Amino acid sequence: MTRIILIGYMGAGKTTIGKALAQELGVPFYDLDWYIETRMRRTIKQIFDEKGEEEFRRIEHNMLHEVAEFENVVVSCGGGTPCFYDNIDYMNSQAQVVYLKASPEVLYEHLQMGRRVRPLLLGKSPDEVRTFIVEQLALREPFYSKANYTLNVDLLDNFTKIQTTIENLRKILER
Ligand SMILES: Nc1ncnc2c1ncn2[C@@H]1O[C@H](COP(=O)(O)OP(=O)(O)O)[C@@H](O)[C@H]1O
Ligand SMILES: O=C(O)C1=C[C@@H](OP(=O)(O)O)[C@@H](O)[C@H](O)C1
Ligand SMILES: [Mg+2]
Repeated sequence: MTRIILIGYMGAGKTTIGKALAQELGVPFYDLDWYIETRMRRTIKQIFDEKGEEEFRRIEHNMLHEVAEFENVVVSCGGGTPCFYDNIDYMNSQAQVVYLKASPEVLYEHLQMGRRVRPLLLGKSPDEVRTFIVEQLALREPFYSKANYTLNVDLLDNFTKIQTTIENLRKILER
């Protein structure tokens, strides 16, 4: 059975790398945010706006339990998933959990690239976003570092290298 869960800060590449890895392994891919959006028929932003972050975390916790029970999957989480409830311990008990580790600078760059709305960053100036990333990453690092595996993605920062990321991931998972 292949059950791999990718964690890491917003912009680390969980969704992008997860999708490519699943394709490479020939197993279904689940992005936890997309799964929540489909099940709730609401975007993540709508859930934050209508129900607040606390309720989002409760929904996220419940949906994590749904997707983490599928066999032969790659799952990418949201950046906050490991940091609430006992989610990180649960993930470690269910799957091979990989922390995609990136520096604040690379995270900031990636966050400029996608068009995805991230409610936690809305309404902040570029400088405020940079400071927020540094401060929140420090608070979250203790959770992320509990992952079974860590892969530094700072040096793999362009699309031609997504394949290299996948190869490195496969290597550490085979260990
Ligand atoms: N290794 C990488 N190389 C190049 N671009 C990347 C890489 N990882 C992520 N990106 C880009 O950064 C943006 C955010 O990535 P995403 O997969 O949405 O991150 P996450 O799901 O961790 O928040 C996307 O536009 C993606 O194309
Ligand atoms: O870091 C966070 O708390 C969040 C990260 C997002 O996912 P990505 O990490 O895929 O952006 C999404 O779950 C939500 O906006 C909250
Ligand atoms: Mg994502």
